[in-house]
Amino acid sequence: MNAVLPSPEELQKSIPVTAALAESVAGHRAAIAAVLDGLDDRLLVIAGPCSVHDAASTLDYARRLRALAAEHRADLLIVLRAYLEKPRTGIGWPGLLLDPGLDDWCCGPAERALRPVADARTGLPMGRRLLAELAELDLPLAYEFVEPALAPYVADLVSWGAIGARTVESPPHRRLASALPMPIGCKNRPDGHVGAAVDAVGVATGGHSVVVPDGKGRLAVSRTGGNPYAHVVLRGGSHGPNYGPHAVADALDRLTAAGLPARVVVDASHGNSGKDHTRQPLVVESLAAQIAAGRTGLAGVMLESFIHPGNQPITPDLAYGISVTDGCMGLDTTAGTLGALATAVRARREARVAVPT
Ligand SMILES: O=C[C@H](O)[C@H](O)COP(=O)(O)O
Ligand SMILES: C=C(OP(=O)(O)O)C(=O)O
Repeated sequence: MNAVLPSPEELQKSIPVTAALAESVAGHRAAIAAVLDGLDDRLLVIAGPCSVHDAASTLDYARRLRALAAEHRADLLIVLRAYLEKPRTGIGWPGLLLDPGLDDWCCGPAERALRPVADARTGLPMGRRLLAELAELDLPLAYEFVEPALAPYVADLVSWGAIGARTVESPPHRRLASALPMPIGCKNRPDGHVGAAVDAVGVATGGHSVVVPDGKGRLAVSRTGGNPYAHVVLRGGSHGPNYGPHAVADALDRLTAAGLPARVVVDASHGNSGKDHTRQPLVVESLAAQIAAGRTGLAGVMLESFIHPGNQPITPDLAYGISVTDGCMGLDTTAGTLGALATAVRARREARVAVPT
């Protein structure tokens, strides 16, 4: 059975972006680009839950993150992870946009049969409304574009985008990155292969013919201008982490050799933490040391963080503020890691000022 979705224009009309909000998103994108270019010496920090599964806890987290962003404004440019789609290794919950009720993953077949099933017809408006509310808090939003056909429904609210480890070799995702109007991070492959991410950045930087739905929902082909702010995200992999000084230098060298800007974001979670949220602060410790030692090109850090630490299986009775996908750091630990990163940025700044010209 098919379920017909509204067109992007219909959804945008029912959940509009005001001129003021569009201006705020454009400002956030430009600010992120300036950090990636090294014109702004702050550190980009993309922090937030692995996945968004309900509006209340996400808004609660966002308000608390906004306070931390204001506290560290001079040193860190903090972006909220607002991931409504999840790429899965195997079968698993695909995220709020496609399954907002978490119905297909909550319980056994008997209980499932009794639950009202919500799907993308509910998830799209729910997700877009939530992104608009989050963006109204004046926080830049990060989003992983998993399903290219859904990008036109949300992209106008996103300030930083990701092409994930599982899709980084997919030509449609690389071409989508070249069409998107915000900086895009391309992650290394799940096995740790960084060359695929460098290739993705190369493709995203160029112009291509991209097939995506137009405003009316019809498939359309458009010519892209290329994304000048595509960059690599090091997320470690099944063969081990890649956040240490040698791995970071190696990635920067590969980018330079490919004729691309030498800048990376490092993800403290996923393959770099072995998906153990208690290890994220150790990764941050190493990154902070590299930054304090003057490492240029290390433009940003990604953290998986939510109100409370850890994660929980999807059941009908979810605990508040705990991830339903990868384990996250709690807010207290997150606050400590942000403080450490801000201190490192100040040390890097002071060392630069002290260098005689
Ligand atoms: O970031 C979240 C997960 O790592 C990603 O969606 C894959 O999760 P899975 O391996 O549990 O499917
Ligand atoms: C799925 C994610 O990461 P990765 O693609 O690195 O596994 C994520 O950041 O949510």
